Amino acid sequence: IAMAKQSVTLEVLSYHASASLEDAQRLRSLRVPSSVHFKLHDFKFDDIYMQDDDTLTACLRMFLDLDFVERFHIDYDVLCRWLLSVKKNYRNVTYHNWRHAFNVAQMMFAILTATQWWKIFGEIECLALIIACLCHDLDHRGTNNSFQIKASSPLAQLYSTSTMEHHHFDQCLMILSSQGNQILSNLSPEEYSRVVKVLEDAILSTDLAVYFRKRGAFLSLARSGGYNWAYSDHRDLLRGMLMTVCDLAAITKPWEIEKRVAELVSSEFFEQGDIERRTLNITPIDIMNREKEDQLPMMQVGFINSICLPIYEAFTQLSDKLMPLVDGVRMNKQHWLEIAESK
Ligand SMILES: CCCOc1ccc(S(=O)(=O)N2CCN(C)CC2)cc1-c1nc(CC)cc(=O)[nH]1
Ligand SMILES: [Zn+2]
Repeated sequence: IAMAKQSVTLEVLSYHASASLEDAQRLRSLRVPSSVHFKLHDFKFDDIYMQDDDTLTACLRMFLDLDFVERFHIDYDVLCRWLLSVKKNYRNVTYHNWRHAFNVAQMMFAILTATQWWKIFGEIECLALIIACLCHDLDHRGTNNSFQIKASSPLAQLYSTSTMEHHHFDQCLMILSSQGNQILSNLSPEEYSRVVKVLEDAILSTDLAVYFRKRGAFLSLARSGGYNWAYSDHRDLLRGMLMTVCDLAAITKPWEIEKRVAELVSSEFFEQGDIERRTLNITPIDIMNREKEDQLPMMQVGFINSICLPIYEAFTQLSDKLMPLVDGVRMNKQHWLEIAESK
């Protein structure tokens, strides 16, 4: 068994694709427009009209505006290659693809700057948060944790809890330590291990099971106002919740964006349901069952009430600059209710 596990580990972990030198040199030669041009500070940001190159130069803009390139002496060619490698290690799945990761990173950038929370976290933790957003769903197969267990996939043999999130973190580390992609090579050993620790916590925090486990403590802290961001355990909680806020942020966007994204999420869920029927011969849960498609609007209302509103409301108590986010969630709830009632 040990040998089998060893080979599974190597086979699963060793695979990652590094971007080519040519692609990196082409990206390096492109002009990098301003954050105002890209609207990177906008909570209503929409990537739909962007080409892939634009998403990459927008990431370069975020690294430049957060002063990461200067502060951490990141080699610009290496940064270009790393971004291309991260994008290359997202699969062409319906929802959990590069565009999702890019949107999560843009929301993180917009929140950190609008609230000035980059001052709370400091440069190391901000660098880790942006890298975590770009890497948090690396190599996603369009199937969730429970599917890995049900299918006893190689990943489930490696990680029994937060299966996908452990894999995303491993892929992230794999790319960060690959030849020509080592954007953290000029950090001190202490800084490097700090970034990796924050990266692991941030990526694992995107498992909704972790969010549910930690949310109580965070909500009472936010409601009581008893937080002190100088305490590392308070900041750890805030970073984890911030990852969820950015991961689910499509729910805060103007209706046309939310409607489009919900369509992608449900398509990916239904694709998993189809695989479960076909290969595992089981009836998928309602959210993944095409036959229950008409329940989708009310499922979204349940998602908003039980998962989204509590955290976006709590964040508004921490910074009134985030009011547009909770307003967006409430608007979308209204839209989903109207659709549910019209059926
Ligand atoms: C849009 C298709 C239906 O989408 C949903 C249906 C039900 C629920 S749920 O809150 O009841 N719940 C979540 C926890 N699961 C373990 C059990 C089911 C959530 C979504 C949903 N999730 C995301 C995050 C990927 C985004 C999004 O827009 N909608
Ligand atoms: Zn995600």
